[in-house]
Amino acid sequence: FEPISVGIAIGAASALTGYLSYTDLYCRFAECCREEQPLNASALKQELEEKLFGQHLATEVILKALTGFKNNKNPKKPLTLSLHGWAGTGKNFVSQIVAENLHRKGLKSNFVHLFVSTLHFPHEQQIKLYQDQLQSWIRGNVSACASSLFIFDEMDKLHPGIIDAIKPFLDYYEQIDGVSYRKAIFIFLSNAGGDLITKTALDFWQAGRKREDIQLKDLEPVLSVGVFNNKHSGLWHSGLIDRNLIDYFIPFLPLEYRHVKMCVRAEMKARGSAVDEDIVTSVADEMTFFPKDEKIYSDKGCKTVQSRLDFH
Ligand SMILES: Nc1ncnc2c1ncn2[C@@H]1O[C@H](COP(=O)(O)OP(=O)(O)OP(=O)(O)O)[C@@H](O)[C@H]1O
Repeated sequence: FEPISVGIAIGAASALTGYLSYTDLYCRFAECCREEQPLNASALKQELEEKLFGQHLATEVILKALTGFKNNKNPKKPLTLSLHGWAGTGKNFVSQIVAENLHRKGLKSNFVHLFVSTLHFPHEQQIKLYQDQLQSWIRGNVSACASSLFIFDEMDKLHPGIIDAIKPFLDYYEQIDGVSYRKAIFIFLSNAGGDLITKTALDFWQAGRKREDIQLKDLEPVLSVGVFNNKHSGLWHSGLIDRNLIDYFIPFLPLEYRHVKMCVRAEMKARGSAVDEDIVTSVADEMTFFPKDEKIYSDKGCKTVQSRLDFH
């Protein structure tokens, strides 16, 4: 052994471990962007299965999409998910779960960005300004953290021109002005297509078939065409669909009476109270259901459950 090189090796190793543990320590307190951090797929699966009620398709597709994407060291484009369904069926709720599983601080993370159409892009006359702002915001954030997550809520209220502004970022480019967008994730939420999803669910119900038997192939084609042709989908003729830039259309089924009850129970548990079945039933009974004759699906999904529970 040559004492000098051994010394250098030890010095280098200890400097490296010192550096690593310092980084680990630092990231434990401050938030770090860890691009290569693998997704804990079993934790995500468990969370979705436990917390998301009545959405077997969304659970399956989201898991598949995220694990596939995060396991791919060299994705060719960013992951784009388009979540569709009736109000209060869990689209925002799922986005929050996904955000928490990607970045520890979830929606509060510096690497997770939520845009709400009516809040962030309210004026049609300002589209040019919004386009510029959005482009530079996305560019800046992806430069800072390649695995940034962007969530666009109320896509059906978004002017199609705005989505055009981010189209280049969603495409198969290796880099744009020195920035690679390939590790970013974009989630779009909208009510567009909710009527088509409900119709399919109702057809199954009327045919005496189980809700859980509805498969993606029963819905995905209807949805992509329906959303494409819907002027108010936010994706209308935006080029995202015909250029195949949306990786997954994810349907959220309308929620039934039993799911509303599950939401009430979950909310009671979250508040630390014991589950009282009488209250569960009376909250669920207060909700309104459609269609007029069958009364199967909750008008507002689980949306007003929390506020209704306050009255009991
Ligand atoms: N499928 C579900 N499973 C469990 N909880 C749900 C589900 N759907 C809704 N909830 C509950 O209802 C609340 C409201 O739902 P959420 O905001 O996710 O609806 P949404 O689909 O995004 O509706 P909108 O289209 O009106 O924005 C959630 O915070 C959650 O507590």
